[in-house]
Amino acid sequence: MAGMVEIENAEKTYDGGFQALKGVSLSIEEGEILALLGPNGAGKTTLISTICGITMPTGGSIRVGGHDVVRDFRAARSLVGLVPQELTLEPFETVWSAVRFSRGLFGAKRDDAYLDELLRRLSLYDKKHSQLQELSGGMKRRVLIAKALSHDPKVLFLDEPTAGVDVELRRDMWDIVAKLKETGVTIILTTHYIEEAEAMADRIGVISAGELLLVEKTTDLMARLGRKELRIALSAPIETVPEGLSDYDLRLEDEGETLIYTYDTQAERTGIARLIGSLSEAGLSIADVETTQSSLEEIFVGLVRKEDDEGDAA
Ligand SMILES: Nc1ncnc2c1ncn2[C@@H]1O[C@H](COP(=O)(O)OP(=O)(O)OP(=O)(O)O)[C@@H](O)[C@H]1O
Repeated sequence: MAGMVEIENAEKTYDGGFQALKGVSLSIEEGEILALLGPNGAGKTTLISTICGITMPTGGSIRVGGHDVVRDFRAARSLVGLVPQELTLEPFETVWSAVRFSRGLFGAKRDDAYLDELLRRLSLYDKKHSQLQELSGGMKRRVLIAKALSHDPKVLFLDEPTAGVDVELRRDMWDIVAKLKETGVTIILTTHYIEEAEAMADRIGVISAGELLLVEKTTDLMARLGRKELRIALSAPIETVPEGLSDYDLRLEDEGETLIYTYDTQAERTGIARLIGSLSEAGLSIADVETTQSSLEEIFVGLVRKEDDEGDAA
């Protein structure tokens, strides 16, 4: 089955000759939440702008709900809503007129019941007749979401929804996104925060220098992140892992001088205390221990750095 958003080999070279997207392919399922994670200038905004039809791709193809974003622009555009990075609101406008105006821009038929329900869902109903300048920062962000959803799109794009907001507001935004998912909306968000991607997304795509480096289920990535290694330097080298230690996930390195124990940081017990006991029962003595973690942060930084190095070498 084709995904709600199908991106095949999308490229974007800006007028000045800068290539911001270098052949990105990605399929996003209906009802899925995908987070695009990447450093500044990676191409996240460019990618979502091309899907929304704001920027023209210069190569490849992008379809939303089966409609090509270039050839079938109107149909594709009517299926998407975009919450931009910047707070762009008219201070004297009311919440109600802002959302009604946005719906009108899409040529959608007036439907006050839908808009009322939307405001309720976003906890803005009480503020329906307030001017936008009277709202708190968090409420203004919700108004942007309400505007983006005013024409009942199937796909919602959130470009850095929590950039520069405090922790409480960030969590509030995460709750809103979770609620929207329940209504079946497909959500694509960009973020710099790994924690945010983890909290909200079903899948995470890492983008760097215009390339999609990986797309993986959040749970799989987090499982990888949860793995930690305990490096045990032995007082004397051994040739093989002793029989009595076969229950543990152990491997030998450094010509038998280091035993490496891999464990899950998210498990209830790491097994380290028991392992130390078993090592001494097996007659091994420990010279030193050290732990290392392959965090998503490291995976991410490592991936991005590798790209940079390759870029420099090219
Ligand atoms: N209109 C434009 N003309 C030329 N280059 C552009 C244009 N818009 C973006 N770029 C360049 O394309 C690259 C990708 O930019 P983009 O805004 O997509 O990155 P991003 O991943 O969204 O970054 P950030 O996290 O900082 O928002 C950057 O190097 C940027 O300078």
